[in-house]
Order: sequence, then structure tokens, then C-alpha cells
Amino acid sequence: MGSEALLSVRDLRIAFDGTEVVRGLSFDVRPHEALAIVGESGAGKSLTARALLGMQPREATASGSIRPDLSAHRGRRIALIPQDALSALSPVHPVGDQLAAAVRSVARVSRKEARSRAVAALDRVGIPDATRRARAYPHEFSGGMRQRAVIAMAAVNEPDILVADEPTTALDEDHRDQVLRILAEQRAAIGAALVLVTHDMDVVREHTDRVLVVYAGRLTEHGPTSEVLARPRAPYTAGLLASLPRHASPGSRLPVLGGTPPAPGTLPPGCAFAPRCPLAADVCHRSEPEPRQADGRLVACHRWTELPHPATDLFQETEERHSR
Ligand SMILES: Nc1ncnc2c1ncn2[C@@H]1O[C@H](COP(=O)(O)OP(=O)(O)OP(=O)(O)O)[C@@H](O)[C@H]1O
Repeated sequence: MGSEALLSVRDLRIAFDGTEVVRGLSFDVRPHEALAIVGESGAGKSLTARALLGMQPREATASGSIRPDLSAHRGRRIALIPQDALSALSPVHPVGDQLAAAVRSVARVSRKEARSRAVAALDRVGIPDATRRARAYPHEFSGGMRQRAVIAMAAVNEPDILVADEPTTALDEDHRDQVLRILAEQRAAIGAALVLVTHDMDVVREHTDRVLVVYAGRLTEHGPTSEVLARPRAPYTAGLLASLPRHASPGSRLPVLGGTPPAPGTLPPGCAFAPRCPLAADVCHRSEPEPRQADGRLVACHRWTELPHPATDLFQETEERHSR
């Protein structure tokens, strides 16, 4: 598995002031695949994704290994598509100039050639009249167009890996689908792998091949998307799926997954999910489960064999319990 990987992450830990928020994640990014990192807010998804590019917050301490180290090849072998397109674009330069500068930062080409690659990249992501629009400033683009321009910028140098950190959070549903489709097209066109950070299981289902489910900075379940989503083995994965609107029974309130994740530094003993888990037993409150092979994927749960299928009803009951 390791030798064919574009990137291998082993025992990644990220801490702030001595409190670990990413707690020993290990996974590979394989050529051409789309890997989702999914979990609720605060799970450590963004920190993990940015670590792949060597982009740690200054105040963080990190350990573990990410091989190879691509931080010196950002923009060329690995590129980030951030949540907020405005943060990725300078407000004071035309969009086309920014793309051309990205081209010239990695390739010794003439200004004219860089310009023409920039316009072609904008055209590929569906920016109409790309030659003219390349002269426009980011504020003259709509939100969806800006996010497409950011995808174009990330893809323009044909990196091996695109890392997209919740790329559609700021967009409405129509633009969300459009941007995800364009991202998939770009990825296919350049043959890149994609690491897609999301909290949305529908996005995981539609756009990824493998999924890493993270809870409180730890691996909960990791395997092929189709298998994990068809039959989750970790209660937390089942809870995330049960929270999707179409799984809710008529009249029930969302989210179905009751409670909230623990704040950093306030982890319970044992499994971090145990206080919210309808299957938790004594052992879960005592010892933190290690990831192990189960049913063709990795699962970190003492009770995985007890999870009923489908598990939706289990979580409906949990919600009732939490709301009482
Ligand atoms: N610079 C920082 N200083 C202190 N704590 C931080 C910093 N950056 C992130 N954290 C904390 O680390 C944890 C994980 O953050 P991260 O942004 O990776 O979560 P996430 O899963 O991406 O969540 P979201 O979906 O809300 O973006 C959170 O509890 C967050 O508050």
C-alpha cells in the first residue's frame, strides 16, 4: 500500500499548547483517487489536510511523518483549494494575472505563454469569455465563478494532488453541485488525486473513492466509500449518515446524531465518542479503541460487531434521549 502511495501519513499529531487536536492519524493518498476526510466541526480535518501541504499554523506543534515532504512543491505537485475563494485571490490583481503568475512561479515560460495557459485554465472551468474575464478583478466575479477560478489556479500546473478544504461551504446548493462537478472534471483532466475535506456525507458519496471518518482528531473508520457508506461499521459513521435529511423519519428534528463532539482538552476517558454512542459499553468508557481491520476497512470501535444494519433507528432513539 505504502509504495504505491503519492503521500503516506503516519501517526500525525497536531497540538496547540500541549493539547492534541489531531491524535495519531495514518492514511495514504493514492494516485488518481478521491479521498474524503469527513467529520463534524473541530474534528481536525482542515489541520490534517493543510499538513499535507506543510501548512501548519505557526503556533501548532506537529509530530509523525508525511512522506514525501511536498511543502517545497506547493502549487506544482500539490495545490490547495481553500474554503474561501477570496482568501486565495489577491483583490488588487486581475484574476488572469494571478493565474499567469502561478504558471510562471513553477515553469520558465514567457509572459505570453503564461497568459495563454491562464486563459485556457479559466476556460476549462467554464468561465465564459475567458480572455476578457481574465482581465477582471476577483470582486467582479460571482461567488461560484471565484471558486471556479481558484480551482483553475490550483489545477493550472497539473499537480499530482489537489487538496480541497470544504470548497463549497460558502456557496448555495446549485453552485455547490456545479463547483464539485468542475472539480471532478479538472481532476480527471489532469489525472490528479483529490483530498476532499467535508462534513457532508452526500458529497462523500457522490465525489470520493475512499473515506477517512475522523472524530475528535482520531480515525473512526477508513475504507472504500461505497462499502463504508453502504454498511458503516463504526457507530459514528452510522450517526453521520443517519443525520442526512433523507434518512430522518417524518417529523423528526435534525440532527439525528445527538450531542456535540468534546472540546479539545476535555476528552472523556476511553473512546471520545462513547458519551454520544448508543452502543457504548463499559469498555468504551475505559479504553480508547485502536483502528483495526474489520470487514475490508479500518474501524476503531470496541463494539463494531454489535452495530445493527441499518443503524438509522438507533440514532433516532439517541436523539430522543438527548432531547429529553
Ligand atoms: N491556530 C489554532 N490555534 C488553536 N486551536 C486551533 C487552531 N487551529 C485549529 N484549532 C483547533 O483545532 C481543532 C481542529 O481544527 P480544524 O480546523 O482542523 O477542524 P475541522 O475538522 O476542519 O473543523 P471545521 O469543519 O469547523 O473547519 C479545533 O478544535 C480548532 O479549534
